[in-house]
Amino acid sequence: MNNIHNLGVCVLQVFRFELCKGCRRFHCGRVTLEIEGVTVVPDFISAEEEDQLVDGIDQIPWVPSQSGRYKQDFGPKVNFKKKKVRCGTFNGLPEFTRWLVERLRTVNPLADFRPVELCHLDYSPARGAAIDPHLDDFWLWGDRLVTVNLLGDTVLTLTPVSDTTPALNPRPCSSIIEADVPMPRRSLVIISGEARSQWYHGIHRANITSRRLAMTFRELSRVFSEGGPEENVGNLLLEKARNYF
Ligand SMILES: O=C(O)CCC(=O)C(=O)O
Ligand SMILES: [Fe+2]
Repeated sequence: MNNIHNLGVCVLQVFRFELCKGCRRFHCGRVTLEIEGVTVVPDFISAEEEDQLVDGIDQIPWVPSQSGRYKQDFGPKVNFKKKKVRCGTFNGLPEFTRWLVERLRTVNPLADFRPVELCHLDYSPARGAAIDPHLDDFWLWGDRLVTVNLLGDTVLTLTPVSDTTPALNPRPCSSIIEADVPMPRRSLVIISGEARSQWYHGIHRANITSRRLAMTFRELSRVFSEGGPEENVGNLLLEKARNYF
């Protein structure tokens, strides 16, 4: 079994599960999968609002990131390995996102959502942009990962963490099960709970067919919230995030 993987060739068939809008479960043929914690809100913003956001975003310089992506980051500087957070340069979120943050709280599961980071990612097919399957950090970031999708449709692919025992699956990107979450242009997608902790998420290169921008908002974990050991740092971040520049 190990030798097969050493060849670097994927010999496993992928069973692709599609999210059903009606029952909100994932289907592959007659097999059904339930993944708690996936919310898709289509048409969360209008075409005019999307134009406005893209104009604002494109006035800010982009920084090259991994896998052909470009990035803009508004939040603390974090070293996740060393568990160090620096709040010094964090100056709040861009003014043109103020109304969007307020609108997020009108969605039922986000009534108490207080983002302390906003990350913009730019994906373009010309650069072969993608994002490998990964888990977002749990130490600093809280349960809800909230993304507003701009300019292009794409698909967020979930692969199970439990399916990655070395013998069966040495790398998350060769999972035999993939669950596809549609991310339509102008939609809001929330990943939390089981989907956040038990499933890697990523975007295949093949699912970037035109320029796409993602605005991802993150909240504080319990460690940085009231009663947690890093509450003071958390409070400072919340205060800074209340500012718009
Ligand atoms: O582009 C996306 O929607 C996903 C981004 C993501 O997973 C991340 O920034 O951690
Ligand atoms: Fe992520």
